[in-house]
Amino acid sequence: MSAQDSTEGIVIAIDGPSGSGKSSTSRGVAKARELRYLDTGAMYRALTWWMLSQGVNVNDADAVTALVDTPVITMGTDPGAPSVAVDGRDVAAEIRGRDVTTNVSAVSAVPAARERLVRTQREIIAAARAESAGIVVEGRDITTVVAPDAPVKLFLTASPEARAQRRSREVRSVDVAATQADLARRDALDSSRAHSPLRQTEDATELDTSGLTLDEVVALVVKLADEARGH
Ligand SMILES: Nc1ncnc2c1ncn2[C@@H]1O[C@H](COP(=O)(O)OP(=O)(O)O)[C@@H](O)[C@H]1O
Ligand SMILES: Nc1ccn([C@H]2C[C@H](O)[C@@H](COP(=O)(O)OP(=O)(O)O)O2)c(=O)n1
Repeated sequence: MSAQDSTEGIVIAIDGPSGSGKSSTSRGVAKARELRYLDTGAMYRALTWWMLSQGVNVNDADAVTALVDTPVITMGTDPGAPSVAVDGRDVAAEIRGRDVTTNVSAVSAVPAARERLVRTQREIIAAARAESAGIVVEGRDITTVVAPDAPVKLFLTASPEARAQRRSREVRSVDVAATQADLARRDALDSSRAHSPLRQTEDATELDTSGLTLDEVVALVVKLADEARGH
């Protein structure tokens, strides 16, 4: 069945760099329209957390590849209470730590890691479409690789300053310049890798969220979703 088959739930695909508003927008839209929600970045973070917990050198692609299928990663897709577990352990807090944030781009650059997680993401999407009104999926390669046929495709952006301000507020850091440098480093790695880099395509609607409130962005995306569903 095609992505637009009316008997199946809708897919809303959202990509963009860190701090552009993907997670909060996606959750807001999913809550507003009773859709499921999938944070694919949390999956790359969970895999990275597990690799680090096993002492794997994440800069060694062969070492990562050898173990990529070992951990069981389970995602909860309720937008009101999304969850992520590795081998049954809730790792929601651990995956936001500095160690994981520093190393996640290295793991995400390993083709076998991407193949494994994209497969799981497509299974989650298929289940959500069969069982619910649909799903909002956010990450770096959702509009290009994971769900290129999605009827709603968005690329969120925001100025580097706005993104750094938002992230700093979140982690209660006063060092906005350091946060901005960290985001720039991860942007560069995520956009320059050979496999499925963060890439803006013409068929995705660009939404610059710098001067918009979260509620305004959610309302815009809900409108696009309603139009796509013919409501
Ligand atoms: N349009 C917006 N205006 C102001 N703050 C926002 C906006 N969108 C998101 N935020 C805030 O910015 C931070 C980062 O947003 P998040 O959704 O986690 O971005 P991403 O998933 O792209 O990294 C969060 O604290 C969120 O509440
Ligand atoms: N679909 C995806 C999602 C995330 N990634 C990688 C690239 C990102 O730096 C990390 C973490 O993603 P995440 O969305 O949690 O990052 P931020 O919350 O925006 O800081 O994972 C990816 O390669 N592909």
